[in-house]
Amino acid sequence: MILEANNLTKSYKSGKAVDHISMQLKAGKIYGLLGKNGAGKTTLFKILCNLVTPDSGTLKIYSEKRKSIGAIIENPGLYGYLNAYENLKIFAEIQNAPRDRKSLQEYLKNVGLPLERKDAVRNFSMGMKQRLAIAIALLNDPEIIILDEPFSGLDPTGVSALIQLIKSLAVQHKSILISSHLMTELQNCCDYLYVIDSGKLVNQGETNALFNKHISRFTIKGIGVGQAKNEFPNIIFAEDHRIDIQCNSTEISNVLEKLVQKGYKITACVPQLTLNELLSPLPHDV
Ligand SMILES: Nc1ncnc2c1ncn2[C@@H]1O[C@H](COP(=O)(O)OP(=O)(O)OP(=O)(O)O)[C@@H](O)[C@H]1O
Repeated sequence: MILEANNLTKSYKSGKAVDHISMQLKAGKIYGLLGKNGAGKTTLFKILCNLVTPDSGTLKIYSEKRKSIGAIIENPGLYGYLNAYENLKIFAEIQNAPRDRKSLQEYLKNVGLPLERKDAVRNFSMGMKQRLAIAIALLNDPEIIILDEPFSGLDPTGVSALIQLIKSLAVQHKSILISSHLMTELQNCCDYLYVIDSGKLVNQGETNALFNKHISRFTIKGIGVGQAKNEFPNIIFAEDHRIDIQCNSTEISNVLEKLVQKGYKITACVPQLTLNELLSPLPHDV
């Protein structure tokens, strides 16, 4: 274990922003913190980075390093009129990190920024700015990387490129914690999810297991499959080539088998899950 937080709590005049949150992070794993706007994600990250003092609770980081956490919180704060190399150099000076040309170029290469881009970062795409911010977070080689809403403003190509980069950091044994309100992005990226609502952890678990446990609806597409609506009592929506059916992850293969037996050609089966469902623990979890 590299980080252990126990019962962290922080209140503002408006109420409890972080309410008895506990979490454990391990090396080489990617963790997601999923929650709506205002759920308390940034406040928790600020506590983990020692930028905000909690009212109560404990935080232990098992690291010998001078800088154990590299973080991007709220926005990267880059110097728009400087190029990527110059930005990295300034932050390396501030953080007293190695700033010889070779080391800095290595950081840029590690995050996939082309060394030949010499123009000011204000011209960079959102995805390139995120990469540069991650290079800055990686200065001094911290064991933990914290990224606050790294997917916001990225298009689907940018999102999948960033996910690849984050996964490559986990292969380098970093422990990575990412906040987002976007379920699909976290599902594609994270080994483990913490779900937060009004400052409280309301759900957590291995990503796939957590999603599977909460899925109770599927959209099935196939030629003429809408005609099956009278054959399954749990179909909640039907049109020509689509049905929505209420069932869980263990029942769906049975449903698909029956549809195929009846001669329907199934072209897609997509689980449907909303953040609200993850925010409500299942009755037997309470
Ligand atoms: N410095 C502060 N002073 C007063 N209230 C604050 C402060 N920082 C955060 N809060 C409040 O704490 C709650 C949690 O805010 P926080 O920014 O941590 O949520 P968040 O999940 O990161 O939201 P978002 O996704 O919108 O960034 C909100 O009600 C917010 O208004």
